[in-house]
Amino acid sequence: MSQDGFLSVRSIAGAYGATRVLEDINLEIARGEFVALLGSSGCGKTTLLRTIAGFISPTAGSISVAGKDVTRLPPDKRGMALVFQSYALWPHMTVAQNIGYGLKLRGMPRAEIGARVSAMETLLGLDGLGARKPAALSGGQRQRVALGRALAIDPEILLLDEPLSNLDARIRLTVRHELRALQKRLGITAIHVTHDREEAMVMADRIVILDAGRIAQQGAPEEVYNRPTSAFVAAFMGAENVLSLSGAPRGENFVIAAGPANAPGTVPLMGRRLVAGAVEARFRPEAAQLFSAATPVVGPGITFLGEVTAVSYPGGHWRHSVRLAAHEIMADASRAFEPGEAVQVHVAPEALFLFSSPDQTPAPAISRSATGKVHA
Ligand SMILES: Nc1ncnc2c1ncn2[C@@H]1O[C@H](COP(=O)(O)OP(=O)(O)OP(=O)(O)O)[C@@H](O)[C@H]1O
Repeated sequence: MSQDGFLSVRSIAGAYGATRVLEDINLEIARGEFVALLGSSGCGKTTLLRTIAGFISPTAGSISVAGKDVTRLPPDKRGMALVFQSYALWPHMTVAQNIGYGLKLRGMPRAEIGARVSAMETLLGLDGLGARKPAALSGGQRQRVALGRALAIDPEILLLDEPLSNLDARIRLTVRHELRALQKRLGITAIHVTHDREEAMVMADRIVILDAGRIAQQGAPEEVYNRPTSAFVAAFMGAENVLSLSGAPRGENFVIAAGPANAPGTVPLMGRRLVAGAVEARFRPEAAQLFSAATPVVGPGITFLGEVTAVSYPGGHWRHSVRLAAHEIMADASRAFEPGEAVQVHVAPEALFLFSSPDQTPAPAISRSATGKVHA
């Protein structure tokens, strides 16, 4: 990440009265980059977006665009456009009037507005719908009108506040790709707020995960998915199986001690800062391999012994609940194991995320909000 991005957010803090909502947010976003702000409900995503847009004043820090400090500028002077979840279209105006609304406010001549609106309609696949009112459009079409209105003013930065969350699941998938393709084609810089992990993964160049008003981790989708730096991020990114293990670093490896459900094992440290003692181990259900108890398991990683307690078929694979000593975990397999069957659960080193227990690493000062539950 470059030191000075096109959009720089430096040490931003935010609060509603005495309630601190954002703490020391630093982001450097390159021109043309698509960044997803991902986090659970109430973690501060919308507050951060609206602070960048200029609708909320930060209590500390600065925001600049192309080297110019915009922290004290009103929203319409920042070269940004915000698209809301609710579309916020004018119901009494036609599609064309809605798209041209910002241009009219800026005093653009009528003929120019007409040309720009029809270019937007073509760009967004709204040709022939210019005379309709929003009530006579589908959700996907309304969302495109809202996008057209935002893009019509030719913003340098597009801010998207869950713009797809009112669309039904199938249209959502299509609009995701349309929006991403459009953003690439226009080379526009975009920040997209979402609590949908998959949406962030497929759309963004970079994912910024917020936890209780702080950046928990940021990086390319594959980086935050495969190398979470905290138990919070691992859980948020779907590694919901959790076990307590203990071990100690030895050279380049972390040696896991035998436990109630596991034989000793060794996994490479791969740059992780683990200390001797208890570790929280996390892995995804799809990252586990299931074997019957009698099958010899070879290969690096760690193997747990357990018993299947339930099996279901969510589609594509069988999902098993498996009891490992005091823990219950989920593991997928291409065939069904029977409830009551003794099984081995093998997790490869790269799929096993280990974190030293919180009491062995200092926790950040801000506490998790009551609404900061993980719902990836
Ligand atoms: N106007 C306000 N006054 C007081 N507190 C607020 C206000 N708006 C938001 N908050 C609080 O600030 C915190 C962050 O809210 P924010 O809307 O930024 O979260 P979010 O991550 O966008 O959540 P969601 O995904 O549910 O939209 C929450 O605890 C929320 O209750």
